[in-house]
Amino acid sequence: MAFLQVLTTSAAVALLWVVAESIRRLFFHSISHIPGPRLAALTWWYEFYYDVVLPGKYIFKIQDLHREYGPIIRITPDEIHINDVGFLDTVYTGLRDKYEYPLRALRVPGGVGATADAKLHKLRREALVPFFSKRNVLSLQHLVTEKVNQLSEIVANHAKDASQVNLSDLFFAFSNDVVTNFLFAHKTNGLEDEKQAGISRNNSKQLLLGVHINKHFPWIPDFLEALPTSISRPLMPPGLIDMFNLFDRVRGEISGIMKAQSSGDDKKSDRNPNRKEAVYESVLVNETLPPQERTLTRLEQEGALLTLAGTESPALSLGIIFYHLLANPAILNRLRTELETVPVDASWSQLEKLPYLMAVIEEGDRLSFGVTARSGRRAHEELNFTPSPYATTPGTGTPNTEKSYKIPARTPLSISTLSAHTAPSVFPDPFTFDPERWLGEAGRERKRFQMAFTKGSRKCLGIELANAELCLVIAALVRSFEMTLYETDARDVAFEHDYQIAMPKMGSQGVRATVKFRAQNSF
Ligand code: HEM
Repeated sequence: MAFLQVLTTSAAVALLWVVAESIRRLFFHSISHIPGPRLAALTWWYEFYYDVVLPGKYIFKIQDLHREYGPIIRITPDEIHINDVGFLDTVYTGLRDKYEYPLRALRVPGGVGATADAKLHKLRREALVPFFSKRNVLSLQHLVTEKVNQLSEIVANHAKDASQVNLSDLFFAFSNDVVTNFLFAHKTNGLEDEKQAGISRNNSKQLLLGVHINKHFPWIPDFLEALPTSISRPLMPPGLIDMFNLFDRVRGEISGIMKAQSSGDDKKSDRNPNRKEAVYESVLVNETLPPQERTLTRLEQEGALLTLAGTESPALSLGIIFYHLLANPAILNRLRTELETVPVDASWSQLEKLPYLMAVIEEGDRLSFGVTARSGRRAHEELNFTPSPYATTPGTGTPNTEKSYKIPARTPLSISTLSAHTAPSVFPDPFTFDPERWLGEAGRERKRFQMAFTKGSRKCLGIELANAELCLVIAALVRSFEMTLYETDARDVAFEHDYQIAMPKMGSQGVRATVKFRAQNSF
């Protein structure tokens, strides 16, 4: 009887809380004046439905909502989305914290990219900046060319025996090898086994398929990780196990550096026969970083996120670029003509001066949509949004496009890359691969709307490395091989699902091609 009473009272209290909280969210919340669907303002289950059930579709639904409600909308109880590239600088530059809620998806709070607080982020980022400088990438360019040569040899073997090649698998292994060898003293050679490359790419994809669950129900992965390894490992997706293996390798490397530094013996040659400085060498001795920033756990997470960031995005851009080059012979031929103006073994510095090659890369990055998840920012000051001339999706119902809206300080705010890269005022015919749009004065002007690497203080740290990789791979493969798409269509590279990065149609096997040598090949 007493139990029944407790149950009834608890249910009544819970109901009362739900009613009171719903009234608060709808009528008394600091952003209740922002237009949008009532259900999205009321509950995160609205987002959950499009993120998890459909899945990975909320980012597309948001664009539909803009067509209905105008350029500024409330997309969850706490969050605003803006569909106006004229407001990009206001959202992404200046002192901005990241919004903590979506960062849960990645589960690596120690990584610079997953750091919410702007001041802590600045500290962490400054420790890494010298390592990612153009100068350092130039000095380590041989690590990239070594892998480009290996990649070219694998493709040449396919040309010799007239077999198909899965370019997406190879690009994944390539960028994973490059970023690992660039960051750490230990080396990987994922390219040596094509079959394993396919398995690793798929594992990484499985890991990313978990991001929405991690965000909506962080207690599920917390619970899994708290279980004894013998129970949890069989339940985990293989991508997570790959991630743990990476943690182990990174931990071993950091411990070695720590030991050597504390014993005063930091002769790199003893522990690192490659005489290659690891990203941690300078971080560990960086006195501006407090001791808690130099712990094993923090640095392990940093290393894991750097590896993930440096693997998926360049591989994706390369896959997209090769699909469009092979599907558009006129673009391919124009690129080849330009590449013939530089030596066969042109360096990155020579290649990055070629305007058409750079336009092809710029367009591939645009259609990769960079990080597709909403990368929410919180301004420390109140903002005021008035639609700019770039806001081209006026509401169909209420005439709210001319109206200004106050955005309270610390309100999570974003403009997704889908919204920015398909803004008709800047990118007409947005889903067409058209490098031309990046040429000349108009092309230069357009660059301020390129959000593949985002902008402001949180801009990608790996831009130089990514550009070196893309230039060298495209030049090598385009010059040496004639490829024809094999059972690959536009949906194999289209942005169909948002899982932090763009995913194509479910079940896609990636970009596949048959290969022949070109007449003037160097093999
Ligand atoms: C085409 C290739 C790449 C693209 C499109 C890309 C895109 C991005 C984007 C959009 C962000 C911002 C994420 C956010 O605000 O939530 C970012 C951050 C970052 N990227 Fe990349 N990335 C690429 C390659 C790389 C490479 C090769 C590395 C090397 C490790 C790298 C390392 C990083 C790091 C460390 C951050 C965090 C920066 C910070 O928070 O201060 N990226 N990247």
